[in-house]
Amino acid sequence: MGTPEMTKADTSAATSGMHLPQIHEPRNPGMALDLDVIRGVQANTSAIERRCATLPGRRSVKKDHQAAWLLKAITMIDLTTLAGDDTPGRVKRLCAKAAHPVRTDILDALGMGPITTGAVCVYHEMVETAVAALDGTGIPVAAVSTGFPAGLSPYHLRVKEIEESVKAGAKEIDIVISRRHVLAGNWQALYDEMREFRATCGEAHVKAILATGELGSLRNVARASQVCMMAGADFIKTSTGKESVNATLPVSLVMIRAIRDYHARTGYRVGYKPAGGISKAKDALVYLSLIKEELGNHWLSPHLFRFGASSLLGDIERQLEHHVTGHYSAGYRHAIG
Ligand SMILES: O=C[C@H](O)COP(=O)(O)O
Repeated sequence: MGTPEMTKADTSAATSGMHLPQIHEPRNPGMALDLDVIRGVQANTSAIERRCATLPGRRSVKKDHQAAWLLKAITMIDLTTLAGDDTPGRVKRLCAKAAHPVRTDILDALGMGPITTGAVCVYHEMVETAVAALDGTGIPVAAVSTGFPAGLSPYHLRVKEIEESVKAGAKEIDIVISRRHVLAGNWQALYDEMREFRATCGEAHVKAILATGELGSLRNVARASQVCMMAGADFIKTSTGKESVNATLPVSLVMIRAIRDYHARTGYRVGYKPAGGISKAKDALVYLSLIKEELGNHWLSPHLFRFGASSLLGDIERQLEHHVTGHYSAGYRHAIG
């Protein structure tokens, strides 16, 4: 399993904060839309692709260091179920898994205390069930919203949906943007929409899903990232998981660098959530190394980084079990997560 540039010092930095209370980052308040900045945004596709091609095959983290990074990755998963056949029973099982994502004997063997996932992510109809199931765990519920996944329901209903999910107890709202505003270069409309979504969320944190696979170019991804951050997004997120192309490394590099630029200009740290199709432990390690290299260790924390994933946890569990016992368990033993 290969990841670049993760040292022993990084591993201890990664694990040392695992049980500390959530760091309170000042929320990104947003700013006025600055069209000069948006027009100036470029993305050099071939340079981006070259950089990403070097990532997976480089230096590895091994053994205990790898296990520590995988445990860290678990704390940053938004454990997700977004299926038409979701039931309260499935959501309750998912919540139980979020509260106890790794078997105690494996944690004991690794010298770790209890950990949890970063959040549980569901459709609005399942928010109340998830909130009740997670009561007392400290794990927030994230609701996908605003006509997820296409974002094409009537505008007032999209705003209403946010209100309802917040009322039902969601602490995080994953909104989908109107892709057509990006494709038409209508940055003001994208900004206004995002601004209202953010205001409607109130205290709940808002993740802006760009649906990057439908934005046409990396430059559009970079521009949409900037507009959403200017409008006050707490996180920018790649995908719904329902597009034909979801999270990729090139898109991630573009969004991560947009976050870095925004931080340099405003002093505010915006979080990043790659989502859709991330199902292997080795891929998770590559994402973590990309964050570390481009944004620094500060971002390697659930308040600034999440994986949106429905099946990543299962593979991480298998890798941890192998690390501890020397054997791989069958995939069906990790049906949830
Ligand atoms: O936001 C989360 C995604 O919908 C999860 O996608 P996935 O099922 O491919 O892991």
